[in-house]
Amino acid sequence: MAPTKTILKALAGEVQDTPPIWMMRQAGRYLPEYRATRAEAGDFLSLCYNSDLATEVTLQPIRRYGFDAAILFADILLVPQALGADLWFVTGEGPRLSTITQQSEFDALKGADDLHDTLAPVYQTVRNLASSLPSETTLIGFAGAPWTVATYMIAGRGTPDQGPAHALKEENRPLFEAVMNRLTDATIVYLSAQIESGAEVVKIFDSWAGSLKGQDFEDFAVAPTKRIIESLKVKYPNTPIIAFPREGGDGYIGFHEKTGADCVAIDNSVSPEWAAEHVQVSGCVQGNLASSHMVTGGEDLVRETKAVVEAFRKGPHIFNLGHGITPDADPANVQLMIDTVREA
Ligand SMILES: Cc1c2[nH]c(c1CCC(=O)O)Cc1[nH]c(c(CCC(=O)O)c1C)Cc1[nH]c(c(CCC(=O)O)c1C)Cc1[nH]c(c(C)c1CCC(=O)O)C2
Repeated sequence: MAPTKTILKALAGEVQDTPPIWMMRQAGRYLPEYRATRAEAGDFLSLCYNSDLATEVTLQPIRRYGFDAAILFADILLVPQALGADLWFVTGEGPRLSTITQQSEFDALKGADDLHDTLAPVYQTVRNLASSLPSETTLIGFAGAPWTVATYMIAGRGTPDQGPAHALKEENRPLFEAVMNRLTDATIVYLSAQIESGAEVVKIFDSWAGSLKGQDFEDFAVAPTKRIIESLKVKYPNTPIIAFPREGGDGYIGFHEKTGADCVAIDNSVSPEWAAEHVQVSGCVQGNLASSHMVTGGEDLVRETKAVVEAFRKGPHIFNLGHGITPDADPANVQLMIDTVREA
C-alpha cells in the first residue's frame, strides 16, 4: 500500500512539492517547556528513563510546530549503559562513561540480548508515542552507529578527534573489533525492539564517521551500518532506515547503495547543490540547513532555507538541519524556517 504520511512518501522515493520537515534535537533545551519537564525529571538520564516524561518532551515540538516527524526522546549512550558501562552527564561538559581499553573490561560487558531490562522504559516511550501522535506524524526511532558509540565507550567521554578509539584500533585490533561487533549486535537488537514497539522509521547516527579515512571508513562506518540494515530488512522489510555518516564528505557518495539505507542524512560541511548532484541521485536525502541559522535568524535564514529546498527539489528530500539545534537557538527562528519551507 502506498504511504500517506509525508515522511514515509519521501522515504519511498516520492518527490513532493513541499518537503516534509523535522529537526534533529527538536526536543531540547532551546524550548522552555523542555527545560520545565527536564527539571521535573531531575536530570537528563532520569528524563530518558521516565516513559511518561520522555513521551511528553517528544510531543512538545509536535504540538508547538507540527513537525512531520517525532523522534523518540532518548540518547545513543543508553546502549553502552545497558551493556553495563557506567554513564553520567557532567553539567556544562557532557557525557562520562567507564572506559574500555582492556580485554578484561570488555569481558565484563553484557551480551547484546541482555539490553532489554535497562531499555524497557525506552520501548514503553515508543509504545506511548505510537498511540498518541497525530495520525499524520511519523515516529522515528534511533541508535548510535557502532563507531560513534565506540568512540565514547573507549575514551569514556566525547573527544575532539576520537583519538583514544583510533589508538585502540591501531594498537589492539582484536579488542577494537570485539567492541565494534558487540555494538553492532546490540544495535540490531535495540532497533528491532523499537520497531516492534511502534517505530515507523529508524535512524542510525554516526556523528564521528568523518574521522574515519580511506579503508577505515569502509570497514567501520559502511560495513557495520550495512550489517545492521541487512539484519533489520530481513525482519522488517517495510521499515525505512535513515543513515547519518556525519562529515562523511566523499564517503557520502554511494552510501545508499553500499549500506542499503533508504535515506542518507547530510551535514552542512557539504553544499546542498553538491549533495543533490552526488548523493540524491542514489535516493532520498535529509538535510542540511546549518543549525547556526536557528540562533541568528533573519534574512539569511530565509535565503538559506529556500536554497536548501531549491537544491533538492528534483528528488526525494526530507528537510532538516545539518546537525542538532543548539540550546541558544530562538524558538521563533524555528517557526520562521518551517514557514519558509512550507511557502517556498
Ligand atoms: C553524539 C550523540 C549523543 N547523543 C546523540 C548523539 C548523536 C547525534 C549528535 O551528534 O548530536 C543523539 C541524540 N541525543 C538526543 C536525541 C533525541 C532525539 C532528538 O531530539 O534528536 C538524539 C537522537 C537527546 C539529547 N542528548 C543530550 C541532550 C541534552 C541534555 C540536556 O537536557 O541537558 C539531549 C536533548 C545530551 C548528550 N548526548 C550526547 C552528548 C555528547 C550530549 C551532551 C551534549 C549536550 O549537552 O548537548 C551523545
